[in-house]
Amino acid sequence: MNEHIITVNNLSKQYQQTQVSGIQQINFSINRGDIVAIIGESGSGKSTLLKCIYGLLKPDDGEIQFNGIKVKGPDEQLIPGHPEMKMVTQDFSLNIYAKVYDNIASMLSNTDIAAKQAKTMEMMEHLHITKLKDKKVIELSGGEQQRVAIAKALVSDTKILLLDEPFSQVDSLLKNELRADIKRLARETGVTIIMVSHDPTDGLFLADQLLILKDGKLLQNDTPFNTYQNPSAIYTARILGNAVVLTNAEAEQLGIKTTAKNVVFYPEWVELKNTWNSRRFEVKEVYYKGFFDELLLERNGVTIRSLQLNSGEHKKNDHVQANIGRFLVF
Ligand SMILES: Nc1ncnc2c1ncn2[C@@H]1O[C@H](COP(=O)(O)OP(=O)(O)OP(=O)(O)O)[C@@H](O)[C@H]1O
Repeated sequence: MNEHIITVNNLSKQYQQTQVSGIQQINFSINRGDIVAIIGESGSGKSTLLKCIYGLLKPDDGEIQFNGIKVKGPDEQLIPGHPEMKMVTQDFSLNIYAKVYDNIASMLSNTDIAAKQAKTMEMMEHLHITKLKDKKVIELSGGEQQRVAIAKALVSDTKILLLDEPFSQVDSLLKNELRADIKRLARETGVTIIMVSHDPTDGLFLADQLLILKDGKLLQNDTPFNTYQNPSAIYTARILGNAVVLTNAEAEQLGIKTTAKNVVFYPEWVELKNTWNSRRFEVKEVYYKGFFDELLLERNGVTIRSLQLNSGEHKKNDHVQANIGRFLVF
């Protein structure tokens, strides 16, 4: 069997005759059982890509293959979508007056009642919602509803789960739990997950593969580690790690000589220490972030940011020696 469960070939979808509307000439493939995160700023084409993969939108050009077979568009079948793909959108599409159990079980046929019960219970256990089984959906929190929606999407032999902003309804503590559970679920069930998130840390934490979209174009397609460490564009470094971006002239003020237009680095690459190449900076501001501080450092009129784990060690107006340990040029 083909190791790629999804292959996207030269996919384009334009809404208007403007260049930055929709998606343009996108190519990538997805390995079976992987978690893929589509990351990009608002309007970059994330939802358009997800809807094309699901068969809700008809591409202008190119195609999507699921296990080597072309995914049909909305004009090629009565009910858009693919029986082995499920999409969980931000509105969850649950029957809020029905019980959790019934919402999930409704996806299965009545031909084998015992199997239906067993499958529904198994899926509730996977999502840690067994104790909610007799509650009505309307009585649940947003995070609990999210879990029910995922269980409902997965219960009927789903091979690909599409998640549109899966953590939009949960606070940061629950988000960490849900993220860990989704990762475990993918490993346990072997389901392939494609998710769209506006928060890049979701992708870094969860994904095996990151797709970076900008203005409808695929800028980078790589593992989270490679994408973060070696971003192919300033845009990627900015959204993934809030990178510092200096002009050539600014970089020169800090002792970095290059012919490149821009010098880019993550704040955690700035080391505060006395070495032969460290330089004196003034601490202009200290932002307390819990277990680390973010420092604004200035030298020769150029401001950079640095993350320091020893919280409270540096104060405003201090002078420190800093070295930009690693930087990228663009
Ligand atoms: N139905 C539509 N009609 C016209 N233009 C659209 C339509 N849907 C999306 N667009 C445009 O296509 C581009 C991509 O939109 P899309 O919703 O795919 O982006 P996104 O990355 O998912 O954004 P967000 O994070 O804000 O949801 C945007 O410029 C958007 O304005």
